[in-house]
Amino acid sequence: MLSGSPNTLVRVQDLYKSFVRGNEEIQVLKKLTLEVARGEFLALMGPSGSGKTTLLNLIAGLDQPTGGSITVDGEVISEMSESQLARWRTRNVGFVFQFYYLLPVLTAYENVELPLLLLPMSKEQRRKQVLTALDLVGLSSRLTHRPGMLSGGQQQRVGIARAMVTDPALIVADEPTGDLDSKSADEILKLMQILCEQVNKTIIMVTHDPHAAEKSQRTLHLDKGRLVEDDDRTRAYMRETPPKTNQEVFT
Ligand SMILES: Nc1ncnc2c1ncn2[C@@H]1O[C@H](COP(=O)(O)OP(=O)(O)OP(=O)(O)O)[C@@H](O)[C@H]1O
Repeated sequence: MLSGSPNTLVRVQDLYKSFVRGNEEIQVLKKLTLEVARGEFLALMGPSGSGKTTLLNLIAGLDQPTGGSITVDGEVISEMSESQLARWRTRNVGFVFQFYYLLPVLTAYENVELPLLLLPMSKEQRRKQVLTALDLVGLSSRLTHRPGMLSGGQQQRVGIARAMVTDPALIVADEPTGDLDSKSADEILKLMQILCEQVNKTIIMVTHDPHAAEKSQRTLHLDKGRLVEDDDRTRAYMRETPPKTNQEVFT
């Protein structure tokens, strides 16, 4: 049963997702229900093929469920058309990928600026947001560096700045430390903790790495498309976390 707490950012109710492959229908997610609080750092773990990326993509509005509903920040995204979803994603979700997906010919500044080019905004405001985002991830001194001139950890910082630059309430990260050495991975995880704790971002991270999951506030485990654990920490977190409001990072 869902609490309907005002502190909930993401509410997933009775979610089903299946794919058709040839003559076969594959049920990937089966009656999944969960909530994610505003400002929470949540890890999703589970064996390969258990449906983690499928769930992340649905919550981020990259795909539509077969059944059930998904509400993010009060908007029922599971009822949106593809074009509505695309518009919603641009403003409300930041994406962080395992292999960064930075454009090699652009500088760090230009890579971070890209999502803002899709939004109506003055050049001056755009500049302010790009500089703030790069400052938040500690890369103010690398504005003109291209990805090839940066370490893996620094490239992922640029990836996080790009995810942050539109000031989305929700950031989804699919194996964000999967390609990093343990020291760089720790720095990225620390940065994600800070984004949740200090600027109230909500991060959902898919990971295979228990060490990475440990750095989150809560871990949910998927197995064959079902949640196998919604532990006491979940209920305690929802009950005890005081309501938070959206915090504007860029003014
Ligand atoms: N577009 C698609 N078409 C058909 N089947 C798909 C599609 N996307 C995912 N699947 C299937 O759904 C199941 C779950 O995939 P998903 O990528 O969500 O798992 P995962 O837990 O993220 O796995 P991994 O840890 O290996 O990334 C798999 O059996 C996969 O083959």
